[in-house]
Amino acid sequence: METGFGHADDIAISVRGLTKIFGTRKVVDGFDMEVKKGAIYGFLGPNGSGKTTTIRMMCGLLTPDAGEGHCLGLDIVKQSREIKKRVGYMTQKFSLYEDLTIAENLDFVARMFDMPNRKQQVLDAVRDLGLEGRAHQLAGTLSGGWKQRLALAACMIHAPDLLLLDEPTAGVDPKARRDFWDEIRRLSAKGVTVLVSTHYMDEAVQCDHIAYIAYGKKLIDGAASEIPGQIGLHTFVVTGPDLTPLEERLKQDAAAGQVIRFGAELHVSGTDKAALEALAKRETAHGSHEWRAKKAGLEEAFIYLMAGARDNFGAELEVVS
Ligand SMILES: Nc1ncnc2c1ncn2[C@@H]1O[C@H](COP(=O)(O)OP(=O)(O)OP(=O)(O)O)[C@@H](O)[C@H]1O
Repeated sequence: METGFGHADDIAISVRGLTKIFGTRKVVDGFDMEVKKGAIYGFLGPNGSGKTTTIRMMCGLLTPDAGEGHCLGLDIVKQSREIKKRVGYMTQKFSLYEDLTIAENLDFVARMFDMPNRKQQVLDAVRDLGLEGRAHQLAGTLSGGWKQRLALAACMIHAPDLLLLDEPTAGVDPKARRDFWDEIRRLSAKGVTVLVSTHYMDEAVQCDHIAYIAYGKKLIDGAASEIPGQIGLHTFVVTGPDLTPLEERLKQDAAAGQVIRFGAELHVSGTDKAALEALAKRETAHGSHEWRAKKAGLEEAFIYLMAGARDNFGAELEVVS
């Protein structure tokens, strides 16, 4: 039911015009967004484009210089303390204490949140992790994947409604990554809203919504399945013998736009549909490869966006006097 700006029952976050100025640089400029409860929202963009600053403002962790909004039904400026209690924050670095045990780490976080029934919550968390027998093992001796599971358990111990993840699976093996995302999807299904800041494709493809930010401005925002369409990206899949020389040649051809190798296929993508179709026709007539049009996917869109993205730590940001 729509009950006004920022208060609809199924909306976790609703912000308008968020702006942040550091020194003389406007690093976030007029950011609007609505995030549904239980959504997994990926934030993509070059280094320094303002993703972290934006996410922090959306959750009351940083006060905007302009703009307004609600997070979990609370005002992001006036009720930031209340919001903070309902947010879990997992950064890409393992932020627990390596020389404390698994149980001591969880207990430490539970104390920080001043949780009633702390001992039981820690026992439950250890059990949910499947680490009953290892509660007294030092966290520093865990493998990368287990450290990450522990970090997630720690930031969920106070049962937050909103989870912030900053490149959460950087440096962990593929199996641990899959397990991690299975767990995130379980949380999302229970109504936990998840905001993810990432540079990695395999993290981006786990998100059901994507926002692309450059130079402090939101350029693209929508359901993951709509992103290639929003960019206007068209793709041909090329198969056949000896793909490598063809790949090299196409990479020099402006009409080919973006050429990516996916195993035994080349995916040739661009925004100029006519140029791409003409190229496919030419190549099919003269070459020994099959060219087949395909709906561009998030993988192609991600690479397209990130390839066009230079670091934003430069002077292009609007300077305010
Ligand atoms: N506390 C601060 N004081 C001054 N400048 C800051 C501060 N925090 C961030 N910035 C600057 O604001 C800009 C946006 O930074 P932000 O961390 O939001 O970008 P990001 O997109 O999250 O980058 P990355 O992908 O590298 O994490 C950068 O130019 C950064 O140097």
